[in-house]
Amino acid sequence: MPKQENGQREDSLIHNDLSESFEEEVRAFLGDEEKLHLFDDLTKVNPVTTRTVLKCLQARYRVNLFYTNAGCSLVALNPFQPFSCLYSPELMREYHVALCPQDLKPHIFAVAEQTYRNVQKQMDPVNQSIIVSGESGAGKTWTSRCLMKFYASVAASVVSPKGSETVERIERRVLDSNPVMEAFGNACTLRNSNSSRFGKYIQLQLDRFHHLTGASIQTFLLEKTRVAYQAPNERNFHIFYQITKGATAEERLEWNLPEGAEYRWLPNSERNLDEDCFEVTRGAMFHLGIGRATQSNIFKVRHPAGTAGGCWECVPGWDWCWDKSLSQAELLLPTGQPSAPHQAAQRLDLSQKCAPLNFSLPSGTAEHTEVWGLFASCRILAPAF
Ligand SMILES: Nc1ncnc2c1ncn2[C@@H]1O[C@H](COP(=O)(O)OP(=O)(O)OP(=O)(O)O)[C@@H](O)[C@H]1O
Repeated sequence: MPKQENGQREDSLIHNDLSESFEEEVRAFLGDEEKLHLFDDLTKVNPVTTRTVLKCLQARYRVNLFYTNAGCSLVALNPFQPFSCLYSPELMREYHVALCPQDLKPHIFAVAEQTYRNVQKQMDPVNQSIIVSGESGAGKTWTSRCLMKFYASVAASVVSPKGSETVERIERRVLDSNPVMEAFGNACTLRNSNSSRFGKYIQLQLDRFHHLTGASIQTFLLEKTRVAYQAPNERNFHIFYQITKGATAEERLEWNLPEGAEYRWLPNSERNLDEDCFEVTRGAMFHLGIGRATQSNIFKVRHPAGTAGGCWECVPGWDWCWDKSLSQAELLLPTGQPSAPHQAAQRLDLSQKCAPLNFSLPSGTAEHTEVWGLFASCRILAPAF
């Protein structure tokens, strides 16, 4: 027994010695403050501790170095201010033509170019993925936009069999998907005035000459409840504010959208954001092939009086809300689906202002899920809180 005690004491003495010498190493590393920003790869930081890594990133941030490698990953810090020279077409080109882009300063373009080369150098068609992750406001949307701009530029066809106009249009469309998705899926939150309230998987397609031929975007987990409920000092989805602020007099008449009306479900609309620009969304939709007439139909369904207007009411005990003004009742009900849930939906006699809700679907049942899906897909009804 006494032997064991001695052994333990020795262990703890060794441990203390080690931690002291480790602390000493950390202090020595951090002591050389002038050099911390030179660590452009975090794998070179020694000793590796949360403190030493963060101190290096902080030192780099101070001298406007926002990208740092961490082995084959890239750490991007949000500068929270525009640095146009950091994303200029000239810089894109520099990374694109570099013999070894990884030898240049760490940058999102280096990652983008390396990934592009990985595709190019394979004989068989090969897929590459870039995962952009981080907390809200970290700069994921910004980074995805940079990547798309990079590929739209470097993977642009020089000569197209169909004529360069077509190719240009494809690139334009790829880039224009951003403002449209952001208008419908982003909102101002406490952490980020342009926060994506959904996840997305963007697939860029290249032909065998490695030229951009198209893109597909899958979205998932849209925060639909935001239509009906916004935390204090947050806002609803941008599109609603864009419509209420940007509709023309003619459209206001057509969409039943009085000038200066206030909507309970569009809080903080006095705050004007860059993202409130309706014209940008419309222009982008136009480039994506959504004509004026279709656009008008979309906005008609989505404007606040038709969807999330001030007159909506949550009904305690029920799974949905309904619009007490009911002026847009015809838009609420999808037609031509003879399924049982649809008939149930029809029985919500919205046009007579009685909204009987005289059927009850226990939550968790397939029927409940289907009715709810039907409503949710119309973006009309929202869960009661
Ligand atoms: N590299 C950058 N240069 C300049 N500004 C940036 C950069 N990255 C991010 N920002 C600024 O930070 C804001 C938030 O970034 P972004 O919307 O990309 O965050 P996010 O990670 O997508 O957040 P969320 O998860 O909430 O959608 C941007 O609107 C932009 O103003």
